[in-house]
Amino acid sequence: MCSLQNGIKEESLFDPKILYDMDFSKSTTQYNPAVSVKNPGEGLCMRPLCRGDYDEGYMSLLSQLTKVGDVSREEFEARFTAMEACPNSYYIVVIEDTMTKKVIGSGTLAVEQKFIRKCSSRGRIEDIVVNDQYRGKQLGKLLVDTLMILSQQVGCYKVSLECKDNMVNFYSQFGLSKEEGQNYMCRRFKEM
Ligand SMILES: CC(=O)SCCNC(=O)CCNC(=O)[C@H](O)C(C)(C)COP(=O)(O)OP(=O)(O)OC[C@H]1O[C@@H](n2cnc3c(N)ncnc32)[C@H](O)[C@@H]1OP(=O)(O)O
Repeated sequence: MCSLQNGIKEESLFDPKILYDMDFSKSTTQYNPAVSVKNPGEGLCMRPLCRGDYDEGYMSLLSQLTKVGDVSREEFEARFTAMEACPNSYYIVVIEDTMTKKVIGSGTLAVEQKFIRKCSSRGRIEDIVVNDQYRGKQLGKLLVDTLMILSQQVGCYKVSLECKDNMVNFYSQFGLSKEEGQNYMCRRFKEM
């Protein structure tokens, strides 16, 4: 059973009902065998990030995505609290191995509130990662698919992400595409 449902980890970053009440029938992604938010696969569960996930391998999972640095528990908790204080802004969805209780997959939907387009919101999908021992089981697909549906459900008028060229095909299956004439520009202030 999911440790969140077990009542072990009470504090989740956002209300789990948002995830579990989501209309997954909106998914247009092909799965074989079928998986879903409520059934991501044998021995796995999908849930919001919890405060206790610092101890459940969350940071080492993120280190399979990029440089994480030495983040103390206090720093993790302070960042978690800061995100919690911005309701409807951070949806970090994780996949837990219910046997080991370790977090083995994660993806983020960050929602930016705007004045333009009649005070609309836009979504950004970030930090998609699946533990290398669990890849190829449709979990990456399920994470992105879930965040795409969630972004629509929480009212985003559009959703975007940044990725390497070799990932463009992977993301195009979710209806994402490079728009003609648009550029992504970036300036880095420090090497982290
Ligand atoms: C917006 C962002 O976060 S971009 C950063 C993406 N994350 C990373 O690069 C971190 C390291 N990589 C990973 O964690 C994983 O490889 C993920 C998240 C990209 C994919 O996770 P998985 O659970 O293995 O994916 P899943 O099983 O759902 O799908 C596998 C499909 O993705 C494709 N794929 C996986 N990784 C890559 C890659 N690096 N480049 C191109 N295609 C890829 C596979 O070819 C496969 O395609 P198929 O379905 O046609 O056979």
